[in-house]
Amino acid sequence: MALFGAKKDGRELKIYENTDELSTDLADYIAELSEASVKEHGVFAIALSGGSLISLMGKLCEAPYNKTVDWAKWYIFWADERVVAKNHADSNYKLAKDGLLSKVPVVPSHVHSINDTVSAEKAAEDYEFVIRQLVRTRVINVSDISDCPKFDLILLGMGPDGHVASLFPSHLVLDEKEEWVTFITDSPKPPPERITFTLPVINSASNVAVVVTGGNKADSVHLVIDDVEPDLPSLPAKLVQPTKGNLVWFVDKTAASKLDGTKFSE
Ligand SMILES: O=C1O[C@H](COP(=O)(O)O)[C@@H](O)[C@H](O)[C@H]1O
Repeated sequence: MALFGAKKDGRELKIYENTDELSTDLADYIAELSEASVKEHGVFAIALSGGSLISLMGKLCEAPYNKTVDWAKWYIFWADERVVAKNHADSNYKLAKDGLLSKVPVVPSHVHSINDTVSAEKAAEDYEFVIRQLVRTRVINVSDISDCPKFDLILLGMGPDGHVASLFPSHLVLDEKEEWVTFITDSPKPPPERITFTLPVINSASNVAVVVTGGNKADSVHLVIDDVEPDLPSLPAKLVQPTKGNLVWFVDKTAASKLDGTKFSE
């Protein structure tokens, strides 16, 4: 259970005593969204990130979720991926496969990983093509506002520098308005070549969750959630503002240690 929870202006903040409690609530949240999406349109289109998120999702591999979640209805994507081989230690696909997907009965053909045998530019282009096909065949809904895909859930982590997916501070791709998936070759965090969902896609999702743990992220959590101005360079996580969808921040006590919380009080 959360130590603190508050909702304001379409955003929800949940703060947990420790990562164990956060993980339990995160598993409940994902399982509930999965059930609701399957009921509503027959599938659950979920985009994962890499990093600490996957181990925080670990409870989904355990009872009761391993049995109660309708895994066959999951269509799995990545909000960002490093352009490395799928068996490379830096691959977000490998992280999710080892930590989650190999432990639950997902359908292999529903797992949409990137083409890692081409350049970052081509990998982004190919990935957007795959997503367009699934929008056309109505596996993924489409936003009536932006014409972007409307994922049922996009799960993001946040780096200490405020990056989300592979959208880093001061990068031009933050301004991308047309592409759904773009690429970078100069990631400040290795490896340098990555593909990433753009902000219009992230902000078109029905649900976005940002999952953040650890004291090294406390400054960025404060700048983003307390909406400190000026915040230079502007932190990508602050630009995560779903147009119609819900935004939930799952934060542990150490990452929340510098929050003043004024933006969530009346
Ligand atoms: O490089 C990346 O970093 C972020 C944050 O990772 P974390 O380990 O600090 O949680 C991650 O969300 C992103 O997917 C990944 O490519």
